[in-house]
Amino acid sequence: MSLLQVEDVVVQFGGVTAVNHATFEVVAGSVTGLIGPNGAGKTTCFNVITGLQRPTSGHVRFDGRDITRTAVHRRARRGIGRTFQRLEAFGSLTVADNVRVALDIHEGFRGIFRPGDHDVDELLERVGIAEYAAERADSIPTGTARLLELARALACQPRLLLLDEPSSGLDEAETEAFGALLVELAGEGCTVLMVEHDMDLVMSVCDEIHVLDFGSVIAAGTPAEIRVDPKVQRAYLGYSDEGQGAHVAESLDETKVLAR
Ligand SMILES: Nc1ncnc2c1ncn2[C@@H]1O[C@H](COP(=O)(O)OP(=O)(O)OP(=O)(O)O)[C@@H](O)[C@H]1O
Repeated sequence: MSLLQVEDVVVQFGGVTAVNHATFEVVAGSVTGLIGPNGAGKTTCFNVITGLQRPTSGHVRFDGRDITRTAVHRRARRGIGRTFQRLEAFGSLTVADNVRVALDIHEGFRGIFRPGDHDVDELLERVGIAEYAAERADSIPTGTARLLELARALACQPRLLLLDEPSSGLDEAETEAFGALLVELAGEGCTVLMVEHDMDLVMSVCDEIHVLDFGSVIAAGTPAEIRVDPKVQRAYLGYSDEGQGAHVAESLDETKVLAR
């Protein structure tokens, strides 16, 4: 069953068409990837889904309801959570306090009756950063800060979690643990839509992948299908900046698609 539907969405910034009649859906309980070269329109799509960006035309449906004109905070209340490419934690608070604030905002009045810090500790354990609980958020490594963002997003118990480049700054072992956590979360009913440049991660954890290029969806399918799709290879190879395209195309080719 489809939890999210993006229908024929167009976003124009003056003369720039950032999203060009994009249509895709995210199946409930899946880990879905949204990939594409730099500037393809991925973050703009996230902004349309969360309500930060009003589309020029098109619709967004969440759980069967049209939310195209629903305010950002109402979408969050309905269960859409997100992390940002740029880190958003409160630098002067501790890691634990950052999660506590997210829980307090989510729980509102009910939070007063929260028994101790059990839920804060649990979230930190879950994302693997419990040892940093007492550290200031501006003193932790970037990868750890990304996991903190994830813990803060999870504090709101999202049904759909949008992650924008969540693995940047994580080392290999952390990325592997992170991938396993995403699969676990999806299995528990927290559907994941992820923008990610690490193709090994995308190919190993995603059930389905949508590929954007110049704002349009150029391919959709399983990792095995996307990996060998010539349109996808061309899109990445056509990207000239610092050889990133060639590198990604190479890793698309080399990536082993793990059995799920
Ligand atoms: N607020 C804005 N005003 C004008 N142009 C914008 C704005 N936001 C994005 N764009 C342009 O829209 C296009 C899509 O940008 P977007 O950030 O959505 O791409 P992306 O796929 O997320 O890129 P990246 O992988 O580099 O983060 C780009 O050409 C970008 O320069």
